[in-house]
Amino acid sequence: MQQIRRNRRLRTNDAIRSLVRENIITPHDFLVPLFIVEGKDVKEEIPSMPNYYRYSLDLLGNEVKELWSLGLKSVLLFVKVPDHLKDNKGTEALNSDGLMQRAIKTVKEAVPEMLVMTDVALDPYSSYGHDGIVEDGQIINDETCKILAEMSLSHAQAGADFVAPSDMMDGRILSMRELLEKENYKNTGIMSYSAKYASAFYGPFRDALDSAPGFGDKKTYQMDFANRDEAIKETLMDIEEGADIVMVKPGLCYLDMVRDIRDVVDVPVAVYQVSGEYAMLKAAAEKGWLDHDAVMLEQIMAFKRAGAQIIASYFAKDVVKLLN
Ligand SMILES: NCC(=O)CCC(=O)O
Ligand SMILES: [Mg+2]
Repeated sequence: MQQIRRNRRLRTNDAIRSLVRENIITPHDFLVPLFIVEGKDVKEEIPSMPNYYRYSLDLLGNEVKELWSLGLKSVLLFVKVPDHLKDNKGTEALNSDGLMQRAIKTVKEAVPEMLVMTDVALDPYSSYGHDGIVEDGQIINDETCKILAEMSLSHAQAGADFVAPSDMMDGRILSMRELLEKENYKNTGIMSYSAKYASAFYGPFRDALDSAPGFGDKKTYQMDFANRDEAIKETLMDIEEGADIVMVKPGLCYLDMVRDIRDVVDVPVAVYQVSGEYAMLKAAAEKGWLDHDAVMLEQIMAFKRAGAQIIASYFAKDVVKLLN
């Protein structure tokens, strides 16, 4: 039989490939994680995350202005809390003049239109490095939810647009939503880390914030990476409880979950390309074993192809500079 259909016709040159391309990457896809520390004039590189930095508040404004000028309009804030302020209940998290609360104001002063999302979890504030209150070696769920709700309110009062709980306690979305509604923060959104797996890919992040668990691991609250149906259940429950955006984390090893979830939910789906994913590419590129920029773009496109509408990535700035 004479061959009539030839797929290669649509790949003949760059123009036709561009014309038929199914997905594109734009600056609007990204959520930029930012690490913030106390101090003055601090821009310190995180050893396991080359070319990624912790900033003190006086330098944060400039960084945020640069992001805005590149078309990056959303940031996700994380703070590194000094050891002497850590305790079991994360008391410092509720300090209206705490580092997170000041960071929110700093970003909003520098670029009022910047969308500010904040990490809501106890681990950076916990003397145990866990995402909840510890009692007899256990992570206590319901009492933790109450603190997470108060933390969300505190961030909203400081000016956060969205709060992003990364803890995986049961019922925390409902606790947070109810308190925000009651206190009249009706437009403060919740981006839930709804399918967050217990992953070894978070290692460099824990270096960045000095937040590694002091005992045990996080497997009693974060998900077993063998599970697929459970991620759907977690995500649908969070939407019922009031999540505006849901998330899959980590990214590349969990693209199947991004697609599964995108297919069944009616809210935007975010993915978090985590620190270990960033570190792997940086290390391989440093050794000359991978083409950094080409692999970076291929990975980001994989998130879009899988169905992610929001990509939290340490590569955001690099990608956007490359696109320009
Ligand atoms: N809540 C944030 C994390 O747990 C880790 C992110 C990362 O590894 O980049
Ligand atoms: Mg859950």
